[in-house]
Amino acid sequence: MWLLSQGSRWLPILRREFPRLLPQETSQLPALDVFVCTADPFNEPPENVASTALSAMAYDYPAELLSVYVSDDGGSELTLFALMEAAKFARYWLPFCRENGVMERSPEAFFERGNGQGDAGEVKVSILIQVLCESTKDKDIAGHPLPNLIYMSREKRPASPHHFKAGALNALLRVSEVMTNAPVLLTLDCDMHSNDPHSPQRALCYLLDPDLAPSLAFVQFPQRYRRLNADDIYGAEMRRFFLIGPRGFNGLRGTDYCGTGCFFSRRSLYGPPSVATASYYESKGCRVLQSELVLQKAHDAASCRFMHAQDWGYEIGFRYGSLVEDFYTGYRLHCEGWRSVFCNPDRPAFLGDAPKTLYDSLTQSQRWIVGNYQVAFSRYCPLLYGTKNASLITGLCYMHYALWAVWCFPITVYALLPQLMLFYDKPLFCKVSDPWFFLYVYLVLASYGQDLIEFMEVGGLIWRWWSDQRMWLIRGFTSSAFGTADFILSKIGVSTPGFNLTSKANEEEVNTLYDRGKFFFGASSPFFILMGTIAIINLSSFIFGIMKAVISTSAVDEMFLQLLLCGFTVANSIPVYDAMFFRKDVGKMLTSDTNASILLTITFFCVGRLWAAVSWLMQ
Ligand SMILES: O=c1ccn([C@@H]2O[C@H](COP(=O)(O)OP(=O)(O)O[C@H]3O[C@H](CO)[C@@H](O)[C@H](O)[C@H]3O)[C@@H](O)[C@H]2O)c(=O)[nH]1
Ligand SMILES: [Mn+2]
Repeated sequence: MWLLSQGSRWLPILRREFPRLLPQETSQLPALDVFVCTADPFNEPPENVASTALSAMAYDYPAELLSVYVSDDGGSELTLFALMEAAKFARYWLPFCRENGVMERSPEAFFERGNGQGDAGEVKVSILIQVLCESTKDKDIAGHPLPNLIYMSREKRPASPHHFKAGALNALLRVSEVMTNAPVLLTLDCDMHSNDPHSPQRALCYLLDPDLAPSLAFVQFPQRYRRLNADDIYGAEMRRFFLIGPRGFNGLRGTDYCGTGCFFSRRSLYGPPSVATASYYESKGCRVLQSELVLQKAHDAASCRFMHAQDWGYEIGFRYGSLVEDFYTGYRLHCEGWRSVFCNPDRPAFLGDAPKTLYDSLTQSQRWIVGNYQVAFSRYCPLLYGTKNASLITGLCYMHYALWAVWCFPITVYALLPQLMLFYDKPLFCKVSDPWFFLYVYLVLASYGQDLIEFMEVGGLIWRWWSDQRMWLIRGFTSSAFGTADFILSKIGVSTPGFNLTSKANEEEVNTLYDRGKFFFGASSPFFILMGTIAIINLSSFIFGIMKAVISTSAVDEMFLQLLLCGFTVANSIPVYDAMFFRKDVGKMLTSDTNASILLTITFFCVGRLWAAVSWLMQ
């Protein structure tokens, strides 16, 4: 893993763009199709989906070149209704943003900041509305044309796999091809609203650059989150994945695709750069959205029949076969010879919601882990296929991500074995008086030090780093371990991994506890039982070790490293003890889980003693 991780340190690159140098005439700008995906009105509140769509409609980009498509995999009337309301609201919202120079163009984010009271004038918070806007017909209250807004709910049948988000994106690709066929696309998750109306221009600085354009597939902005609590207790910022990694990739074939906040050149999804036509960025597109023929064709394009026609998902479009369709698609594009660019302006271009409960955070990472393994163990394994087709170092970088979860093995062993051995009086590491001791000290300080420095270098805060490393450990023995097991089970045909949506619902109790920086357990889960067990084992061994150290100094010499490891885990587990024994709120650990952890701990501590007793009796 250490070797694989070196790839992203080879040639880190940061770029700056100068949007003012872009051509100013509308005729020289390409059309832009924005894809917003949603799948479930309960986990993804329709008003937030509508807000995201509005934030994209409000881009400072010529309305006649801009279309926003919303794919609703839930086929929900609520979502459709919210979008119909959004379409009406857009008539007021877009001119309001333009005239007042509003930068936060998601109504939800704007009003959340308490902006609504003063100068909003006749703008109403409650969304009004009707189906979809059309730029040639619909005008806002100031007389400017509105961008197109198109709602789509693709056909899904039980007998035909729908391939989750990748399937939705491919349906959007086909439908938009029939309707507007813009050469530039933007993919957005329903909770990732635009936070800067000029992002398209920034992306175009790369996409229109004559040197880069022929082989440039996408421009990725980092995933950033709003409403994180002060310490970011669930390590949601993921600076390693969204900032440090992409910076390293940027000097190679280009950054990996993160699923949202990414501008694509449409042609990159239809084959390698060698077969793509050059003059692609001409502003074109059929604007007869409502014509009978166009609607009929679009309808066909959203049907299951088309889903499997041609090579959709295998050779063209967003690729099927991994739960992290983003990672996989970006990787396959790089193997085809496409490049990409990481664009990280000071003002976040997009802001999204991060999981607010521990369970959500862990199940999300478990899905990613299964998806990563699906790439690692496919016929496109980055170590073989990637090193050959993209480049040696790019292949290593992708392999590093694809195998991320193998950390579960050392982390689980280090969380339990030295502690149990301390309890059983078995030294595992060298003595303090041994010169090799310094090697251990060096390794610990160097690896943790490097991690800290890298985290702070990209603007991280020290307490958030502490949360980040804690979550790395927690994920190690929970989601990584379960994800690994999940993947193995799916390989032997016992289970089929699915796409568990991350909840974006705003529940008051969850939010209050999150804002107070308290871990939310709340429900029963094997994740929590394991966490509890490890926390108690470490605490018991730590106390036991300290008592022994008080009695004899030679114990300190022998057991120092094991004691240190226990102390470190105990320091990391403070919120777990709090949730098990002290908290009274709804987010505390369930008593049944706490009891199960205590029982497991006792079992762990007894097994060795029993074993010793049995073997003594046998003799
Ligand atoms: O069958 C599905 C499942 C999901 N989605 C959409 O996919 C997006 C991402 O789903 P979410 O539950 O938010 O997953 P996250 O783990 O938060 O998403 C991250 O990881 C995904 C891959 O697992 C990427 O697709 C996302 O872009 C990336 O933000 C959402 O807009 C969903 O509505 C669909 O459209 N159809
Ligand atoms: Mn999400």
